[in-house]
This record gives sequence, C-alpha cells and structure tokens, in this order.
Amino acid sequence: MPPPEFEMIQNINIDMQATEIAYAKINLALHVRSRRPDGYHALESLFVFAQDGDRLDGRVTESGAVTLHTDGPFGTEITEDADNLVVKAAAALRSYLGESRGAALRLTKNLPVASGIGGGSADTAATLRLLMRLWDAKIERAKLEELALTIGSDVPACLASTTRLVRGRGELLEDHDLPELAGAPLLLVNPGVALSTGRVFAGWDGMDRGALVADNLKELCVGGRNDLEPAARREAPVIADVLTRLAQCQGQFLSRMSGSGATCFALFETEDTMRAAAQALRAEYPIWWIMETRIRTA
Ligand SMILES: C[C@](O)(CO)[C@H](O)COP(=O)(O)OP(=O)(O)OC[C@H]1O[C@@H](n2ccc(N)nc2=O)[C@H](O)[C@@H]1O
Ligand SMILES: Nc1ncnc2c1ncn2[C@@H]1O[C@H](COP(=O)(O)OP(=O)(O)OP(=O)(O)O)[C@@H](O)[C@H]1O
Repeated sequence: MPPPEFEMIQNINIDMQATEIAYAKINLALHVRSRRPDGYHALESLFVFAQDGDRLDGRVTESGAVTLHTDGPFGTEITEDADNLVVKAAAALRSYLGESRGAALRLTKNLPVASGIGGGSADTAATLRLLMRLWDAKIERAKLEELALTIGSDVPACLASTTRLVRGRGELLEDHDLPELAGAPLLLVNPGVALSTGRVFAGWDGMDRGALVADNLKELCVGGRNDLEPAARREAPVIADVLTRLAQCQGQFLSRMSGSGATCFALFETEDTMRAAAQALRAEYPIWWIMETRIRTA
C-alpha cells in the first residue's frame, strides 16, 4: 500500500491532465430537405464516427487563461487564438460555468481543415468533454447539447460521437443501430481542397429529393444520397475523380462524399481490401490525403 500522501498526489495528477480524441465525423447520407427562414437548412443525416481523429491534451492552470498550442500535420493551417474553435468552446464553457481556473491545451491536428469530416466540430466537442473532466463540471446532457449548438451545427452530435440519425439543423439526435456498420473498415480521401460549408449550402439547388430511410444497410446504400455533392463538385470538380476512383475499389460496399466535402469515404468488407485500395490510391495520387480507419463502436 502506498503512503496516503502518495495516493493523494497520484489522484491530483490524474485529475489535472487529460486527453480526448476528436473523432472524425462522416455523413453516410445527407439529405437536405429545405432552406429555413433563419438561413440554415433542415437536414436528415446518418452520422457515424471514425475511431481516429485529432488529439486534444490539456491540464488545468490557476492563471484563469486558456492557452492553445497546435501541432500535427495540419497544425499550421489553424490559428492558436480566439478564432480557433477550441478556444471558442473553452471560453463558452468557462463563462457558462463561471469557472475561475484556466487550462493549457495542445491540439494535434491530424484531420484536414474545412473538409466535410467535422474536424472543427469534433475539436469543439472534445474541448467541452476535456474541460468538463479537468474542471470537474457536471452539466445536464440537454444543456450541454444546447451550449454545443451555439458553436456549430455538428457539435451536439460530436459530443458522444456515436452513430446517430440527425435532423433539424443538427440538434435533433436519435440513436440508430445498424450492426453491420460497427467496426467496418473505412477509408477517408481528401483531394487537398478546402471548402466553405456556408458556400456549399448556398449552392444547393433548393430541390427536396425525399426523406432518408436508413432502417437497414441496403436502404442506406441504394436510397441514400449526399444532396450537397453537386454544389461541392461545382466548387471542386476533383471530387468527381475521387468518387469515381473509390467506386472502382474492390471490396467497397458504400462510397460517397461526406458533409459539405471535399472528403469522400468508402466502407469496405475487409481490412485487407481497404489496405489494398489505400495503397493503390497513394501510389496514383500522392497529394491526396488518405486515412485508413474503422467506424467507431462506442
Ligand atoms: C454539412 C454538415 O457538416 C453535415 O453534418 C453540417 O450541416 C455543417 O455543420 P457545421 O460545420 O457545424 O456548420 P455551422 O458552423 O453551424 O454553419 C456553417 C454554415 O453552414 C450553413 N449551414 C449549416 C448547417 C445547416 N444545417 N444548414 C446550413 O445552411 C450555414 O450557412 C452556416 O452559416
Ligand atoms: N480547431 C479547428 N479545426 C478546424 N478548423 C477550425 C478550427 N478552429 C477554427 N477552424 C475554422 O473552422 C472552419 C471549418 O472547419 P471544419 O474543419 O469544422 O470544417 P469541416 O470539416 O468542413 O466541417 P463539416 O463537416 O462540419 O462541414 C475552417 O474555416 C477553419 O479555419
């Protein structure tokens, strides 16, 4: 048995430092149903999350300030100041809680920025989870989702990062179980073009093409769509090449664009076929960003 002082120091260390993964978000289907009077769009989307993403490390500071350092492959593409969604989320939570302490945060940016896989939204949600742990805060789930929505439409779903049917602007969340998807090998491919979500939504043609039915995998594959794809392709025609190439990969059973693009995904029957596809694409398109991962099982 360690002496009591030692136990106490150990507990303090555990409480004061923490890590969260900001899991990449993928829209397996994204149906845009209408343009709302508030400027947002009413959506129906099946969200899944990859088991990988950005990484957020942090520790409590007594100074009262929140500081951010970024690193990783895309760390130089975002700021470390109040424009960073991590800093915005920390400020919003701190003010909501009336918290006097601060935090020193480090974000390892592994996901491309403005790429349709919710990097910024996942970072925001990871910040809220991490700081709630560090500051030992308890907030009712509905309240936390409300706070999350003030920062971005995708953030409420990113809080738990589990498979969900998402409606409204992004705030109406419903658990959705498709057992075939759990742990499925998942390839993410971005051709290196950043797209503005607002601009892509503005390019939607206003045509409601019908509800999303995702009661089983077949319906999702055959009847599911990404209604933002035509608008995203107009901004970045290379998306068509990514989709064509993914559809040709042996062993894939669903490939589509995610969110507002330009990242596209493919789901594979086996890890071996996913690896082979990744290898071939890397050889053919060395500038494309390619991530081999799996669908996260909570
Ligand atoms: C495309 C998706 O990623 C699909 O999951 C989301 O709908 C976008 O979520 P997000 O990046 O968190 O978006 P926000 O930061 O809330 O909004 C950025 C801009 O996208 C547009 N936007 C966003 C969400 C929504 N339901 N309708 C919209 O029209 C708005 O012009 C808004 O100003
Ligand atoms: N921590 C952050 N990570 C990523 N982007 C950030 C961050 N902080 C601020 N931003 C800004 O937010 C914008 C959107 O980034 P984000 O990565 O969420 O888009 P996205 O991946 O296209 O998301 P979505 O799937 O919701 O469309 C970018 O213009 C970026 O400069």
